[in-house]
Amino acid sequence: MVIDLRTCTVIGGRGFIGRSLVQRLLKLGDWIVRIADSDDSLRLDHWEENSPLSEALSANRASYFHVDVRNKSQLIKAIEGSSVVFYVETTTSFTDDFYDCYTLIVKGAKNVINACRECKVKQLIYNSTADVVFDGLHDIHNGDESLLYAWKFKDMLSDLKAQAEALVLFANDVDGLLTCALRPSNVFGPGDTEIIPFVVNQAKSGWAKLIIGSGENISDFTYVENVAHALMCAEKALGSRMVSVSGKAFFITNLEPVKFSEFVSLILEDLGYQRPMVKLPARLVKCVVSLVKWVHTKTASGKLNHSIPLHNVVKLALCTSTFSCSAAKKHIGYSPVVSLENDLDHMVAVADILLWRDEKTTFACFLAVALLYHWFFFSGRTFISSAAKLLLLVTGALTGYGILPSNIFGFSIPRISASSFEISEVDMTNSAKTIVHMWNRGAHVIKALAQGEDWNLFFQVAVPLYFLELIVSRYLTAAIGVGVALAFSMFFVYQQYEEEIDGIAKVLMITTKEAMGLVMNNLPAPLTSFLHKPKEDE
Ligand SMILES: NC(=O)c1ccc[n+]([C@@H]2O[C@H](COP(=O)([O-])OP(=O)(O)OC[C@H]3O[C@@H](n4cnc5c(N)ncnc54)[C@H](O)[C@@H]3O)[C@@H](O)[C@H]2O)c1
Repeated sequence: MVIDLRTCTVIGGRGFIGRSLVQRLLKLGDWIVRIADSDDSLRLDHWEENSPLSEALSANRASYFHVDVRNKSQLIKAIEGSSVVFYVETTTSFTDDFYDCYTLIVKGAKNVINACRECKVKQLIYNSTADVVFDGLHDIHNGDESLLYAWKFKDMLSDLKAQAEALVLFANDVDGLLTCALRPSNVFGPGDTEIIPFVVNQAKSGWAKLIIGSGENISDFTYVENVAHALMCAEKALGSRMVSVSGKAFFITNLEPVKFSEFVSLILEDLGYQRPMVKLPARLVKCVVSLVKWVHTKTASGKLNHSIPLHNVVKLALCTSTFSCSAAKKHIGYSPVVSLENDLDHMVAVADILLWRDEKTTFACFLAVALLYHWFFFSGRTFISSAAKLLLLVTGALTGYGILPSNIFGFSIPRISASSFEISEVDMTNSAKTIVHMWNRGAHVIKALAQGEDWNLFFQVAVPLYFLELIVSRYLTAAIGVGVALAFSMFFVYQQYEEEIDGIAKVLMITTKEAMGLVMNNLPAPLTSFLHKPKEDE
């Protein structure tokens, strides 16, 4: 069957959201994708080497265009021949200079609209932001599309984004171009340039131990793949010329508002840092932020690049901003493909078990793991016969459980639903992605090793492999036993004595480095010169 491929252009296609959209479009298989971005040429990251993008590039289903949105003729070259344009423009590379930002955001949007008209593009979908209705002061509870743009903005970027969004929506249905805008709220996920890096930096500097304000304010977060999915839903809906979509904007979230402090805590725990505990008064933080901004405007050259604007920190930490996605659900058929709750619930449950917060579940898990350990390693059977016996036992138990009446002597027997044994498609895709990612990293390391020039890498790989082989061949049973015990105590102990353990680790690192230096300095001369042999092309 011949598939009729359509052509689209993703402006900002190498950014955080743009990349996710490009991957999704290519996976779908019925698009020729033009990636337009500001870099001179396309440089694939190593994890993209065997991705749908690299395959599509070699099959001419994807191509790259260097564009600056301030330059219309470059835009026309990239857009020409496309029926759909996704405009996912920049948040980075901003200066504090109003004129720079204005030309990039507002003039950029005008150029994109004009280029689309000249190239007879059918649909323009703009990735806006939920911040266009937020004035930086007042909470928004379950806000919907009836909200007007904020009449006064706390920050310049949201102000300019609102202007750009209005231009795109105003351009609807002129010269055959249909437009719409999506307003995702607080996008996060792999490759995130704002939220996760901000939290990580705070954690590294120790600031993340503080909760700003009461910690009770709620925000909506949106997983990046859900934004990409929503953009594609909008394209589909716009394609069927639905009056309720063209010229409209839609809020996009994960549909699961959470307390910002909880969201941060979960990321921190996942990274092995302590949950925030100390509360800072909101007023104090607002004063400090205003002071920092004032000092910055008075002293900085205007070229400072924020990884996350200060107003965003205040908004996330102090204000409630939640949005209703009813319109997006109804008119563009959006519903999240990745659920925050599933991921976060899973993360919380695991953290609670490992940190002995949920003692009953932790003890049950520990007992189950210990029994499995005994079953496989101390029963005297082979591994395969242990696994077969265990399967038989589980099948028997489930069958027995299935034929039990729903009520025995007044005690109701809970039923396990069949879905408890199913693996969701998303989990499956994520696991496959992780395996592919690990495999590609391994292949990358092997490639580097095969070139035989990086001795550092050689020792980094060879020494752990040697010890692994030693452990597996002689002490496997003991190593797994220690592993099980450590899994249920290490995180708990670390949480209690974080600073002391960090201190010891630092001392150990320094000592190891010094010892390595000493060994290297005392190596026989021929070996030293061999290890430091310059590369041929140097
Ligand atoms: N990241 C979030 O949390 C978030 C949340 C809501 C809305 N948004 C909106 O989504 C959009 C994209 O966000 P992102 O996080 O993917 O941004 P990003 O900065 O990761 O990506 C933007 C891309 O645009 C490119 N670019 C920069 N200057 C350009 C120019 N002059 N011409 C052409 N391309 C240029 C960059 O190289 C980059 O690849 C932004 O407009 C932002 O307001 C982001």
